[in-house]
Amino acid sequence: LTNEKLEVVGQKPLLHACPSDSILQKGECQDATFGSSHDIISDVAFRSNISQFQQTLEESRKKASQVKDFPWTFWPECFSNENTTDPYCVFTDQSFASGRGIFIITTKDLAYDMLEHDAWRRPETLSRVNKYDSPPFVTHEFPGKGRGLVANKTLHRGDQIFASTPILITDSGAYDLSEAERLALLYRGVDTLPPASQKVFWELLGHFNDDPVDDRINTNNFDVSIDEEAQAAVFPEIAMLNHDCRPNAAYAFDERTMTHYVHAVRDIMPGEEITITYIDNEMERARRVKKLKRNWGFDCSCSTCTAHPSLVSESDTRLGEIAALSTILDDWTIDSEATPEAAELLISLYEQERLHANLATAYKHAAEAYSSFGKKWEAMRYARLSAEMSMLDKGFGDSDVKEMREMSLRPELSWSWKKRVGMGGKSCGCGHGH
Ligand SMILES: C[S@@+](CC[C@H](N)C(=O)[O-])C[C@H]1O[C@@H](n2cnc3c(N)ncnc32)[C@H](O)[C@@H]1O
Repeated sequence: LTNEKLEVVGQKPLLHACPSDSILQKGECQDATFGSSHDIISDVAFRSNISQFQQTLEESRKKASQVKDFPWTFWPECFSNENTTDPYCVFTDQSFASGRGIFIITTKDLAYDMLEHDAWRRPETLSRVNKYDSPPFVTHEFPGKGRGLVANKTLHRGDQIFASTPILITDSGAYDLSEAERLALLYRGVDTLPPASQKVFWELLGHFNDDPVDDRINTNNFDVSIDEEAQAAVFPEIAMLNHDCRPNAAYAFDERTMTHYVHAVRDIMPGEEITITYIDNEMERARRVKKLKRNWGFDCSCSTCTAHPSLVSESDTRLGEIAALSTILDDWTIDSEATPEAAELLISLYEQERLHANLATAYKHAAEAYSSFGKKWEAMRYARLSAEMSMLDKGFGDSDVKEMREMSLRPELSWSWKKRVGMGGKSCGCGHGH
């Protein structure tokens, strides 16, 4: 690791900031005095050209510590050019999540918005995350897959496997910077993490053989939405999970606490590999295989990808039926063919496909279909099932969870209640007059 790290530093693009009391304008460092801590970032010189890296980490740590209530451990490094509306900077908070630390590459506004989340405002909300003393898994080397995680005890549906905060978050907008500038921010970010988090970062796998930092991030990041902006986040421990097209675990990000959760979506026996899906696993086999090869560089060896062609064809047909039934159940026009029976078939198809997490959506369709024909108890049953699975697969704060919880209590108050009763004579024969 140490050698690799040294090599990496050797390749680091040399970028620079002016000394901490000056800014770079038209290629020259000029004197600058900065105002309040909050305004600093927009005032800092946003360098559009690249030269020697003068501002050492220690200088930048010192400067940050001299500003009252400055929320970051280091003075942020920033770049902008004609393509960027706002400068992109690297913001590091070494004390985040009880010293696990984090760096964020984004604009000043988005970085300061993140500080308003509970993860920073109410650090006690993180008291039960990042606990890896006695995890329910062990690391195992799989031929052809690299490392993976294997359950060391029985996990039941809904059991938590991970609750983890990211060590880095990067904004896709930073791609508007030049490659060298963007990489400079990334290297700066890694260099400013606490040593333990730097270590887990460098232990991550990279498979593209391009820049070592970029490669690790591209191989291991999860797309998350923070304040309605798409961001890529790295959770190094969760990144050990391999892909399966029919996974036994699902993940969801809670932006309030900046915590990524992984839960079992079916019972998992000791000795079984714990897997998640990297892609939309409702795509047919050929598209799954292509996407996995293109994005992660491996040949899909899942059972549904390597099965006999007759079985693959059967599976692809079921996936086609799932898509067609979903369209029917989403149709709320007078001509809709949606019935509770159609929703029951959808559930059965997901079960046959072993797409456990995706049942969240099928249960929702069923809850709405029963509700639309005035079938209260069935609507409540499926709303409950959908709320549970949506929490595991979409997150605790997802709108589907709220909607399904409400329907499970009072289906009569839901927007779909008796919507299809008497509609065009196409009902299931179960809703008229109730
Ligand atoms: C996020 S990492 C997963 C952990 C990784 N196996 C390791 O050793 O660190 C993603 C990489 O793992 C490998 N991988 C994940 N799932 C796989 C699978 N089902 N078959 C083969 N390789 C897989 C690929 O190299 C992929 O780029």
